[in-house]
Amino acid sequence: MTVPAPLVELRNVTFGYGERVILRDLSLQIPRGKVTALMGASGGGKTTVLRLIGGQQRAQQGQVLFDGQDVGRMTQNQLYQARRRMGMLFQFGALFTDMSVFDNVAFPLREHTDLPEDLVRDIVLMKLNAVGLRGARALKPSEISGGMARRVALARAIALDPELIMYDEPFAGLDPIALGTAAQLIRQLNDAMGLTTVLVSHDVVETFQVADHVIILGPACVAAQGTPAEVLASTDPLVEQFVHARATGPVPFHYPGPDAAQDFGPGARL
Ligand SMILES: Nc1ncnc2c1ncn2[C@@H]1O[C@H](COP(=O)(O)OP(=O)(O)OP(=O)(O)O)[C@@H](O)[C@H]1O
Repeated sequence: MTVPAPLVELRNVTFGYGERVILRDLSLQIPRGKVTALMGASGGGKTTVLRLIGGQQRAQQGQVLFDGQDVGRMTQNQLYQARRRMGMLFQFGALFTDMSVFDNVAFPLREHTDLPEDLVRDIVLMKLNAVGLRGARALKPSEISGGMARRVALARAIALDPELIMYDEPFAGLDPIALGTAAQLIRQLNDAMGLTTVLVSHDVVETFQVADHVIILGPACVAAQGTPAEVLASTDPLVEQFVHARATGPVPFHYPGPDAAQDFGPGARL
């Protein structure tokens, strides 16, 4: 049996903001139809990877392939077409506060398609149904809980039936029950809609429960990857520190900067 080509592939990608290299010679694959968790220490470049896939940033070296096409070499028009095939849900997935739940989910459909309103209605209600909020259509974001708002944002992210969906910290700020619900929902939507999912998250327990494949980013490169069980069994010190949430280990506490002696020593200047 042949394995289908990955939907997303990074090949030897190097990327930095200015002089500061964030990703060095990074290669990874996002398999089709699966939930891939992208994890690792804060500031390690996970959001940057999502931005490279979405074409908001371009790699300085290497290739970022989406369905075989190099995102970094796409024209504006090709990028626009590719982005229509991607759903993105960034931290807290801000809803439009002056619009109802219904109108929030309808927004991308009205913005990007010429579908008649009765079809928009059917699609919106289908998506809201998928996240369990068909009954909340008339409410405003201020009238729903944080967990519900996250689910509305999810319904909006899948409104245009993307092939790839990328979540950046979708569980941030949720209580344990809402967190568990959101995690299960991500899994269910992936399977029911035949999606490919990339999930950036720090919540090891929930994420390991729903992911097929886990990639742990180390300093500028992949520290470990495999099934959740394989990654849990890793003896790599950085992976162990991350997976078991230890305060001490190879992950540095300090953002890179001048030596302490330089800042605090005799003759230190601001
Ligand atoms: N627009 C930017 N300009 C300059 N530096 C940036 C920019 N965006 C991110 N960075 C830096 O790049 C590094 C990687 O950031 P990124 O947001 O990709 O990390 P992350 O792994 O997603 O972190 P977190 O888990 O904390 O969200 C960080 O050190 C950050 O300070």
